[in-house]
Amino acid sequence: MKTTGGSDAAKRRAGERAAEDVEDGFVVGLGTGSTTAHAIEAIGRAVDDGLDVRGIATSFQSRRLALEAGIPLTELDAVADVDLAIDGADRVLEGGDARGTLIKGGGAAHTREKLVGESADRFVVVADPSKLTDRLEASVPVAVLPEAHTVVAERVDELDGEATLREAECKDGPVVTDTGNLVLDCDFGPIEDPATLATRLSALPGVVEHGLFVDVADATYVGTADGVEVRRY
Ligand SMILES: O=C[C@H](O)[C@H](O)[C@H](O)COP(=O)(O)O
Repeated sequence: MKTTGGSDAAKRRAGERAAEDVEDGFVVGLGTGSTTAHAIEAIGRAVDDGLDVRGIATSFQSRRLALEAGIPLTELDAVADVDLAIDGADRVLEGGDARGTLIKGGGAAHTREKLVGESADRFVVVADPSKLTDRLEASVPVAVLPEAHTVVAERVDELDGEATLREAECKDGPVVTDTGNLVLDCDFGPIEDPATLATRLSALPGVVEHGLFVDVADATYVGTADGVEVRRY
């Protein structure tokens, strides 16, 4: 699993709190990453105790964790509704009108994560305090068609950003996502207007999905040293 900063105990508290929101009969979007992994494990324990749920994996990783945890899986195109999606984030914006705006995709899973999160009746973010920020300054992961990476990088430059093709750590060449795309990590400096940037990135030819999530989250559960703080939007 990709390692990220933050306390694992705090991630566990957030993940386990989100798992408590899963009700009998729910279809649940299972996000990706080290924080959501705790939610998946907790849902698996509830399934062992008789909870009837079906999960929708957002990545190979979450599919594998769900199978290990004994969570029955389905697919997005096989269900009428997704009741709840639980997912982590690399940055969670706090304050102002843009509360709950996220940057995701540190694990290159944001394409399916956004699809499942946007499809859900409720989208709960699980995070440790290291993810919270009152100013978005992190790079935005942008998944692109492989043949489009140079064209998109030029367009990102025209948007005053700097795109870097994400390189794999354990293979020669770039990261290839679960959906067969490459990832450009795009540095725009401080992002003052996430909604406008999100719209501009979505409009670029060759872009499959970007990791700016604007107005998607309904709540963030922040694991702390001794509990969970809940932000609702
Ligand atoms: O692509 C990966 C996802 O967007 C993750 O949800 C995000 O990177 C957070 O992961 P973690 O909980 O491991 O920090």
